[in-house]
Amino acid sequence: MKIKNICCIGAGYVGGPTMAVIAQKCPDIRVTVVDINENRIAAWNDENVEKLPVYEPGLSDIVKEARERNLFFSTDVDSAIDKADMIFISVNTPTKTYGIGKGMAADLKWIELCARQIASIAKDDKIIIEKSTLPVRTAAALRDILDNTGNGVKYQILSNPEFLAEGTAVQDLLNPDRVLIGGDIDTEDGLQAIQSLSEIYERWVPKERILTTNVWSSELSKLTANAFLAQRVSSINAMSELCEKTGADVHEVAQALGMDSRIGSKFLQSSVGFGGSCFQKDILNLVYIAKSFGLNEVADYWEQVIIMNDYQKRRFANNMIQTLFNTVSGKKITLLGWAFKKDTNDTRESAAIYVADHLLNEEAEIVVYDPKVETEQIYSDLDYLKSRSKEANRQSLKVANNPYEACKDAHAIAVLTEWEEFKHYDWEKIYDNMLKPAFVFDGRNLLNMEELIKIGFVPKSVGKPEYDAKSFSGPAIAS
Ligand SMILES: NC(=O)C1=CN([C@@H]2O[C@H](COP(=O)(O)OP(=O)(O)OC[C@H]3O[C@@H](n4cnc5c(N)ncnc54)[C@H](O)[C@@H]3O)[C@@H](O)[C@H]2O)C=CC1
Ligand SMILES: O=C(O)[C@H]1O[C@H](OP(=O)(O)OP(=O)(O)OC[C@H]2O[C@@H](n3ccc(=O)[nH]c3=O)[C@H](O)[C@@H]2O)[C@H](O)[C@@H](O)[C@@H]1O
Repeated sequence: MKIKNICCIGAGYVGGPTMAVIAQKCPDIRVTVVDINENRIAAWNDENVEKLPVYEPGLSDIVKEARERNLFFSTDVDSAIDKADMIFISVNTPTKTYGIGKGMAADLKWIELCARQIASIAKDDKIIIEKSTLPVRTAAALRDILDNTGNGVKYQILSNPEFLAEGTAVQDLLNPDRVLIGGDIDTEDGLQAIQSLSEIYERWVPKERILTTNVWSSELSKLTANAFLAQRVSSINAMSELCEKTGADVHEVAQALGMDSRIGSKFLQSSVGFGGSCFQKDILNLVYIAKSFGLNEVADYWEQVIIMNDYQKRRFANNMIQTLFNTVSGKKITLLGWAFKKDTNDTRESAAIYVADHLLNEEAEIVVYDPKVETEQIYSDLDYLKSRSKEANRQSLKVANNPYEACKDAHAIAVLTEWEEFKHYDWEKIYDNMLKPAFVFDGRNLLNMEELIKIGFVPKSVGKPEYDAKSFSGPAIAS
């Protein structure tokens, strides 16, 4: 079936960029991205493309090219569903915050709402595509809802998980390692639906990178990929603490590991801990699914990735407190970076939120500077934790719009996001205006330690020896 009209429900970090790229590559297909969030849609339609709700390098140019040509953003969900022959569901699937599975299972209420809305509106056959990350076997629930309307409309349900990473979304979409399409490979209609979707990607993705599987493999592969990626970060972070104790340097260890082609060099950057909207939620979801099948050992194995990550964030904050002579009460501490990684304005589950919360519990006076994150977002992230009143958060944490102002008179600076610009600051100037000893805690191993030491800073980074490794001093082998 030749697709002419696509609707995507959900204009977020995935729906927006993914559809912008499809629209750019397929000018003959009309792509309408719909959302119930009016502000978000208004921002996608803003004349000034700098105001798009999602910041991603390269995205504004693509939106500029395709918007109003064959890419549309709208709040009219019903009409877009009605006209589409292919519907992507790209709504949020966060961890449940209530009821059975609270704190672990994925909350599928938005997915179900989409399915019910499609069922009530559709008058002709449609291909429904799961773009959101979903628990394995969700397609069965979607089918149940869609097939029981009695109006004779036929649906094909495909799973087409998205593997883009924020900050590199456009590059990832233009040049994906693979595109995964799960469908009903045992029926002619199923194969045709897979073919229709595959033809869209084939406009710019080499065919050999388009992988077709059954629906369940596709759904589970997405959760598994995120679990494996997060596991690598937790693994190297676990080693970072051992490095600090033994004189090994985690950067050198990662390099040595990465040169083994079986291990590979990516995702071995130790840090203050991983963040982002998906790693934690998807692993918790995996743990929940495993437990629901009674697979407790499988569940425990994956849960450890989260336990390690929580520990790493706590450990980083505690190390700051200890180094600052065991108290940060009343001390100005500057946090450089609030986003969960560079080149995005997304702060969901960012390590910075937890480090800040920990330091605020110890009565620190915090100043945050992030080049892309809005002030209100920072406060709303903190308020969400409910650790203290909104007023207290605003009193003890200030947001600066100039990094030098942010660092002035600080007892310590913590680098929590690896923004490129942090490397190029005038660190001498920052040093001159700080209290001494001038501590820098580099949670991303971003800055040039030797230079900082030369200036006079006392820098601390993750996974670097606590004492002079070359001197062979320090602890003996544990026996
Ligand atoms: N953020 C990322 O980098 C990636 C996310 N994913 C997955 O993609 C899905 C979406 O993630 P994001 O785009 O980050 O979420 P998001 O929260 O940025 O966007 C979801 C959008 O869906 C809208 N929405 C919810 N219910 C709706 C309904 N019934 N009708 C119309 N609009 C509705 C919300 O208003 C929101 O704007 C999630 O399942 C996530 O796990 C997958 C790969 C990467
Ligand atoms: O499902 C999703 O949402 C996406 O989740 C991740 O993408 P994302 O969270 O956007 O960003 P990553 O680059 O994976 O980084 C996640 C976190 O891990 C941290 N990280 C990453 C790599 C590393 O070596 N060390 C490290 O601490 C990052 O700083 C960040 O906080 C996956 O990389 C994507 O493939 C997936 O589509």
